[in-house]
Amino acid sequence: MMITVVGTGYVGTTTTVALAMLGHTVCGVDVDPVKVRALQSGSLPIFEEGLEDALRRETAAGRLRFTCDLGQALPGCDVIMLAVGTPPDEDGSANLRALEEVSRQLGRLLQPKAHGRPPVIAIKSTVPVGTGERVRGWLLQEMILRGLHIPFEMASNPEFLREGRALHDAMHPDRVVVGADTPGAANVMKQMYLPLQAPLLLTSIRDAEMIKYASNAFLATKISFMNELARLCERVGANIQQVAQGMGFDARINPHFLQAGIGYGGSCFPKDVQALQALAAQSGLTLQILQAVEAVNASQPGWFLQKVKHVLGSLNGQHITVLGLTFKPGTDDIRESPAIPILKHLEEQGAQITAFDPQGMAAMKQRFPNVTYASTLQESLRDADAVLLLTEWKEVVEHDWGASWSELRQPIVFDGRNVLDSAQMRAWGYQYYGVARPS
Ligand SMILES: NC(=O)C1=CN([C@@H]2O[C@H](COP(=O)(O)OP(=O)(O)OC[C@H]3O[C@@H](n4cnc5c(N)ncnc54)[C@H](O)[C@@H]3O)[C@@H](O)[C@H]2O)C=CC1
Ligand SMILES: O=C(O)[C@H]1O[C@H](OP(=O)(O)OP(=O)(O)OC[C@H]2O[C@@H](n3ccc(=O)[nH]c3=O)[C@H](O)[C@@H]2O)[C@H](O)[C@@H](O)[C@@H]1O
Repeated sequence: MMITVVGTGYVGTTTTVALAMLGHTVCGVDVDPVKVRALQSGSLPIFEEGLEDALRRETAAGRLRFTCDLGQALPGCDVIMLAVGTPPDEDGSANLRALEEVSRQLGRLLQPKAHGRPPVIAIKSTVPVGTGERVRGWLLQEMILRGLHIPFEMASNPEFLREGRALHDAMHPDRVVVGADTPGAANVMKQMYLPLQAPLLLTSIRDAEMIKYASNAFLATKISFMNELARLCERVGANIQQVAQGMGFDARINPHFLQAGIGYGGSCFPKDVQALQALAAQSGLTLQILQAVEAVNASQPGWFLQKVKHVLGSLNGQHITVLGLTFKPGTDDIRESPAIPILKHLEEQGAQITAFDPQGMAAMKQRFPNVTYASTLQESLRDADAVLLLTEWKEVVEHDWGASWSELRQPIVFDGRNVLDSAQMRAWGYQYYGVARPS
């Protein structure tokens, strides 16, 4: 099949590569010429394990190309995937400006196909229920201005990949969701994903749009539930990890997304939890559970910091080492990272901060220029009064903590992700504090 993907950010780039790996001929289109030039020359503007190699392989095999020129990417296309950003507006609702711009452009640029089925326009971006119809409307308005009606069909095809595992998730999805209002569009999308051999759910466009928000909101709910429970566990002397393990054996609960910590971050959970609430508000509803999910998440970094202050007293002048800046390991993305409010608070309290992160330091330096960024983890530990572990990078978890003890001025570690071996850390002489992990 011939496929065009509009928007080559995190999702768009992964989608182009994955579809090329399935044997399709794919063109990625973006308005950002710097991004497009990088992709054309085989380099990724983001850090994502394995994706760059696959990008080069598929480009060399002739299945993948990139352009800024949407008009040039359209002739003969079977599917046009829209993967532009849908960032939050001030009221939390999804901002659809980029999607509207692309839709109107398509309305101006689409040409009748010489043969074969009309193209399917599939929305991959995360969008509120009803957006499929709005996209169709924008396209039709532009066509009417041209005095033409060029046939096309609409579909919704939300994406469920995780950053840090993007290509793996795109190639091995738990499920593919396709919302389509015509059997023809459903069939084209089904054929496109056939080589994946993944479970496929066919729904209406509205259902598919809701499934995406519902999934992210539910995962965020699991995390906030565990974070709130961790606060209680800490008060009553229970271990949240044991509790999570005991809960997770129940197949109805499952063991995933039960890790308490410093709160969820990233470009999606915070924005999607807000966008679903904004959608509800437009329908006159309040989603009380999601309000609580958001509130717990917003206060989790502060709850963690209270523990730090309880042990260290005033932070003024204390040398604090922060390990991990990205919102999760395996990415260079710091969007909505819980490290941001934590660094902000430490700075406000007058702490001297040294940070280390394998991928996130360049981006964080833009926001926190007064933090010292160490070139190695070992260097970051030197003379620290305390260490705050904020992202569970492999480098941090597997660090030789036994040998580093003497580097620190005070061997105090606050493990915001519960990833270090608490008994071993204590045996090595550390004062170790996890999240609801009593000794
Ligand atoms: N980042 C993630 O892990 C996931 C994101 N999503 C959703 O996918 C969508 C895209 O997310 P990301 O890839 O993270 O966004 P992003 O911000 O990384 O990329 C969006 C891209 O669209 C391009 N763009 C904007 N206007 C354009 C136009 N008129 N024509 C062509 N290109 C244009 C931008 O230049 C940018 O490269 C969002 O709705 C997001 O919620 C869904 C699943 C996972
Ligand atoms: O719509 C999206 O963009 C994506 O959002 C999330 O993916 P992502 O944000 O990349 O990363 P996750 O692995 O879900 O982690 C999100 C945040 O939750 C935190 N988390 C995760 C799991 C957990 O048990 N505890 C916890 O605090 C992570 O540290 C991280 O800050 C979803 O997992 C994807 O399915 C979805 O496609």
